[in-house]
Amino acid sequence: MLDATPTPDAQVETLLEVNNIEVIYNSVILVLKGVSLKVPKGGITALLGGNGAGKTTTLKAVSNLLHSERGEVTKGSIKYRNEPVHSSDPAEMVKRGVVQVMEGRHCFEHLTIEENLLTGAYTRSDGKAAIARDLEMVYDYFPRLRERRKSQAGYTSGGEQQMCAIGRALMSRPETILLDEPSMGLAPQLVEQIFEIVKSVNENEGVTFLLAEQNTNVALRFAHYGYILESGRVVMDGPAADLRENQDVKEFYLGMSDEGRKSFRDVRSYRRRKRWLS
Ligand SMILES: Nc1ncnc2c1ncn2[C@@H]1O[C@H](COP(=O)(O)OP(=O)(O)OP(=O)(O)O)[C@@H](O)[C@H]1O
Repeated sequence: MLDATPTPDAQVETLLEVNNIEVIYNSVILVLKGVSLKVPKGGITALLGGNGAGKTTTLKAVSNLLHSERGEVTKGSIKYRNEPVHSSDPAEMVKRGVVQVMEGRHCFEHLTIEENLLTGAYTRSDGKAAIARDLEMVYDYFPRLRERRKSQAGYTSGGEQQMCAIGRALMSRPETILLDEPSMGLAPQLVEQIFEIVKSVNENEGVTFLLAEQNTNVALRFAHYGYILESGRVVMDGPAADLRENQDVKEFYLGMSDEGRKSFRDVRSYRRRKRWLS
């Protein structure tokens, strides 16, 4: 897939740098315990891990969406294009070109698909013609949305709503998209289709992606670089091709081992035992 790649170590500009952040909810619940990562310009970086590992929290820390959930970055720093951003607000991040596609799609149910897409262009000031061109660009990536453009979003399928959410983000002409769990609740074929589109948008439009995903298998096939989170800590990172071949990743996250498939629950207790014993 995408193995000739921008990685944090290569000679490419780092757009986003998260440095040793700690996040606490409700003043007491420590969720991120020193997460660091780098997102190179033009790459697809995956943030992997199971339920509750801290993937969404990391994305929300970057886009400054934690405050509304009584969450706070209490240590560390976040820089975008080398400027500190952890105390700016969500609108400021959008102005900088960073847009988050939330988990669970979040389309405006009562608006049509096209109206939803146009809300993504709300902050733009480059004129109707440019917006109309981008609408066509989104429809070219997502022909299904062109067919459903007049349909009320609430009555479209989960896959169409996911496409609409990504399309809406594209309408803001972002430099970076933070994409939370694009595979959630979708059939495998559709997941594959959505990741193919993410790959084309990355290659053709140069949009940088940081995507949070539980589906390690598909994410590591499309991403260039991956970070694996467990209980609020990065436990492993590397080029996606290396992670795919890593024995621990195969065993713990891809469900492949010499003894056959392992469930994620087995894997977690196994890993805990392994840590206790080491
Ligand atoms: N608003 C909140 N208040 C308190 N705790 C929270 C809040 N949001 C998340 N958490 C807790 O923080 C931890 C990390 O959650 P987060 O949603 O970041 O994980 P995740 O890796 O994205 O998991 P999932 O894939 O299930 O969404 C979980 O234990 C969760 O219960």
